Amino acid sequence: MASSARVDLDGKPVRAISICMIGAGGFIGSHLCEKILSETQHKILAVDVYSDKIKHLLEPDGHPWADRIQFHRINIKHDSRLEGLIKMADLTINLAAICTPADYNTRPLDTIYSNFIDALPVVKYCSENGKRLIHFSTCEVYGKTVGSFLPKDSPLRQDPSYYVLKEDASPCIFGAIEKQRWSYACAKQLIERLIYAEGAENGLEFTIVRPFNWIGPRMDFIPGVDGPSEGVPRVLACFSNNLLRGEPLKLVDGGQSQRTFVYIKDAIEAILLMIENPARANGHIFNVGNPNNEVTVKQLAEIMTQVYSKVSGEPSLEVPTIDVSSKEFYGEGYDDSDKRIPDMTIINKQLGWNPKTSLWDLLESTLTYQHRTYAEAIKRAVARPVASS
Ligand SMILES: NC(=O)c1ccc[n+]([C@@H]2O[C@H](COP(=O)([O-])OP(=O)(O)OC[C@H]3O[C@@H](n4cnc5c(N)ncnc54)[C@H](O)[C@@H]3O)[C@@H](O)[C@H]2O)c1
Ligand SMILES: O=c1ccn([C@@H]2O[C@H](COP(=O)(O)OP(=O)(O)O[C@H]3OC[C@](O)(CO)[C@H]3O)[C@@H](O)[C@H]2O)c(=O)[nH]1
Repeated sequence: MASSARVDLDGKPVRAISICMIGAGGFIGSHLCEKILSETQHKILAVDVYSDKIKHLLEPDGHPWADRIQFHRINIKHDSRLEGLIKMADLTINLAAICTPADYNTRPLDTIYSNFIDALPVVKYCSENGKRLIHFSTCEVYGKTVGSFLPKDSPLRQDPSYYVLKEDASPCIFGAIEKQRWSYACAKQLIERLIYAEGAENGLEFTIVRPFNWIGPRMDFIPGVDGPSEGVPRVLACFSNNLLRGEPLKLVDGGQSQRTFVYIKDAIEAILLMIENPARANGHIFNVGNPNNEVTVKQLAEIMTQVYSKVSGEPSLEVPTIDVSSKEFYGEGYDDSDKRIPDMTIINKQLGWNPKTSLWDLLESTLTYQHRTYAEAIKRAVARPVASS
């Protein structure tokens, strides 16, 4: 239930504000809208080209928050209404982006335009109108770890200073230009630099968020059910799709890359702290992840297979995974981050935030959702006779 007497981390009352949330209809946006509407009195001007993931929040009646969210179907590439919405709000949160790796090397122009060019007016309008901005960047700005360039048997690879990623110290290490995978990371890095410079030269009040593989319900789509059959979503949805269809999970280049996964509901708590504690969040770049949930992609596939069997009651496949080359899976120009462990010093010091949910628990609640939401639809799709030509 929304509380009218919220206090910030310094014990001061939090004033209800108006938030222009761009990309509100996506995975993170949908969870952020739910949290803000159910636990605070803030108002949301929700901007997106899609609203399916927030339609349960937009029904005119039946919710105590009905008058606190307004949906604006706007493509920020070309819509003059954007500046007016930013001017009306106290805070803008920009989530809009192309952010699925399958696009980075196959649609590099769209990727660069979406992550850099389309974000420029948002930064400009915030700066010119004296409005606060929380901008979503990515852990991909770190690229590869320093340690990945050491010989495989070097003992230095075990030294955290060669792989733990620190906002104010780690370099950004990308591959060659022909490795177009890095188009996204590079565009995100440049918009971070621009926002930082607007802060330094023009006094823009900003916070930059670097999410480390947030996962949970409503992430991406299941190909052939609520997204294109040939589409390639991020790994959670790829593996969920394989499990739902009873197919082996595809391990790109053997699944040796490592990731740390954080539960979306934990991560959203961090964003609410940023929203309600501007004095502690402004001018900072924050890693938001769970360093305790590190696995290789192969281990992720094994755990998801076990968890799915538990929540669906279906036995696991005898051969649960198959290897596939990155060229076959993603096409020319793919490359990968080897390891992503967030340093948590800054977010801990400024906001006292820590993630809580273990990988097993977050996969159990997420795969329960996937099974409940998609299993029947997939059964129907598989049973449907193929139309004869
Ligand atoms: N989910 C993660 O773990 C993760 C990790 C790193 C970075 N991020 C960043 O967080 C942000 C949100 O990610 P997400 O996982 O929710 O992705 P998402 O694709 O689910 O959400 C992005 C939303 O932006 C909207 N959008 C894109 N271009 C738009 C435009 N021109 N006009 C209006 N709306 C537009 C999309 O329709 C979508 O609803 C992105 O900036 C992404 O780069 C997310
Ligand atoms: O079927 C599959 C799909 C993927 N992989 C491998 O899994 C690793 C993680 O892939 P994914 O979650 O799709 O994306 P990344 O972690 O590489 O990149 C994201 O990180 C944050 C963000 O910025 C936004 O979410 C995005 O760029 C990877 O190694 C794939 O190769 C697989 O083996 N099988």
